[in-house]
Amino acid sequence: MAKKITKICCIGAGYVGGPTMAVIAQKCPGIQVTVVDLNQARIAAWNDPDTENIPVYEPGLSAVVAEARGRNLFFSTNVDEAIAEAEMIFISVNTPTKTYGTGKGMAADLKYIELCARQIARVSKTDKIIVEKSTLPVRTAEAVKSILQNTGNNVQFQILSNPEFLAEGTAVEDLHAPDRILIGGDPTEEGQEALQALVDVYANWVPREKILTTNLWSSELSKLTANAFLAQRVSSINALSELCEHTGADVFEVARSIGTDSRIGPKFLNASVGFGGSCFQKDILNLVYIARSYGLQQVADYWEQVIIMNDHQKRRFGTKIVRTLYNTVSGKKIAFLGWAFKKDTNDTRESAAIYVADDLLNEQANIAVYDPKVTADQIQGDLNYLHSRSEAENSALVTAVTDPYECCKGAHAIAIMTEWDEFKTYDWERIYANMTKPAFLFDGRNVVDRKKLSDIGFKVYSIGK
Ligand SMILES: NC(=O)c1ccc[n+]([C@@H]2O[C@H](COP(=O)([O-])OP(=O)(O)OC[C@H]3O[C@@H](n4cnc5c(N)ncnc54)[C@H](O)[C@@H]3O)[C@@H](O)[C@H]2O)c1
Ligand SMILES: O=c1ccn([C@@H]2O[C@H](COP(=O)(O)OP(=O)(O)O[C@H]3O[C@H](CO)[C@@H](O)[C@H](O)[C@H]3O)[C@@H](O)[C@H]2O)c(=O)[nH]1
Repeated sequence: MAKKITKICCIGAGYVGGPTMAVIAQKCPGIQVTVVDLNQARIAAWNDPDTENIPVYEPGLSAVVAEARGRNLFFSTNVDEAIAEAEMIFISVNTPTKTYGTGKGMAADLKYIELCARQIARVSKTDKIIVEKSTLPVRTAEAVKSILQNTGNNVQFQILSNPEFLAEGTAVEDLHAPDRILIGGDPTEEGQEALQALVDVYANWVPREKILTTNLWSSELSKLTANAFLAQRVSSINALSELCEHTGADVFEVARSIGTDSRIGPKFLNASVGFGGSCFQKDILNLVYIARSYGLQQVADYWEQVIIMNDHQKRRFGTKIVRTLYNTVSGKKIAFLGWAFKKDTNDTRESAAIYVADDLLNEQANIAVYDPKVTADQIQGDLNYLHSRSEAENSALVTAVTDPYECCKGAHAIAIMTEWDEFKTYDWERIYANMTKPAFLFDGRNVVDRKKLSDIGFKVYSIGK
């Protein structure tokens, strides 16, 4: 019989830990869920009396938090206490690409995972089920197990892999009705009991047939594989978008034509300025690194091409802007509409906007940015992180503006970097009237009505047309 879980702790209150645990708490009122983090400001924001101020913007999330917080959902910085009390501990800390040492720029940095494992080992006095929620290289559970099992304090640990497949911007929807839940565990009796305990948690709202169980290594590798396949689709359509621009084919029509083939399917075929987000690039680089570490050169090269194509797509967008603006953007105002890596999120990690802006700043452009959910500090921080120029130069050249019409006023060109719905409803005649002429518009997301804007007078460039 699987143990009935009554207390869960989640280490990491980020884009995954916060929403995932909020939904578990919402759907399982009998389970006490405590989300802990070292970052005091983040925890304070999760505890903000006004749930509109929680640190992760996701449609529908503040309502879920409002329903469960204080009832059976808690946010705390007391990591030790939450670990000690819990029967099941999710590890949902960040696993960024390594920036130092062996595997720099490719491998996943597992130092936060190891710190969690060591802290759990030190604090635990009762048996626990440890759930890997973070995205991890295949066979990480082995290392976690080794740390936990060598503490000598006689506590039994079972390790499960339960990767998260939510996409930002639709996190709550994805968590309420997931395509599947994946749980990997040990084949031993104890391992299978632990696995069943987690199945029982999800079964509170997820149909049983959607809960897949596998061994640990399949589960870990499936997460990297899913992201690699998804990103590959984006790079594939983006590669074709460039060919479309040279041949008179329209990438939208090509995508629709191939997407109606049920073997291909219609999703994830939107050509864009390039994929961003904290996951795709990091996870593919990690996959490439793992393949290389096993000596599988062709496998590694195959997947690396997805990243190479994406870098090309971002770069050629910036180059197109410079070329079109008579080969110079020096001193010219370029208005960026959107900075987030996709709509309906305030997350900017690896957003294409950052890299296109960086290229244009190298050409001495002045950039004004409007994004409905991203703060000025975040934009400056993203650019400063690249270390391409001094922070003073970044702040002199880039201004965040809270009104889109103000952002576009006097601009030589507009670059649409995120597909926010509101961009479709703007008074484009008014924007056109206040721009420098000829007024160029570079639509990196194919969101605006190209014909309508051309009729107004804009010189419109759309990806893949
Ligand atoms: N963002 C997504 O959409 C998404 C989706 C699926 C999977 N993932 C994976 O989930 C993991 C977390 O991603 P995220 O976007 O939530 O990251 P994040 O950076 O938003 O959140 C991670 C949090 O963990 C905290 N943390 C780190 N070490 C800690 C420690 N030792 N003790 C307590 N707190 C600690 C950090 O302070 C941070 O707040 C990553 O492995 C990521 O690849 C992310
Ligand atoms: O047709 C498409 C689809 C997506 N994108 C871009 O691809 C990036 C990633 O988008 P998406 O996958 O929707 O968002 P993420 O939040 O990054 O979610 C991905 O990464 C998560 C973290 O691992 C996984 O959990 C999700 O399943 C996986 O979709 C964004 O920049 C999108 O604009 C396109 O350019 N064209």
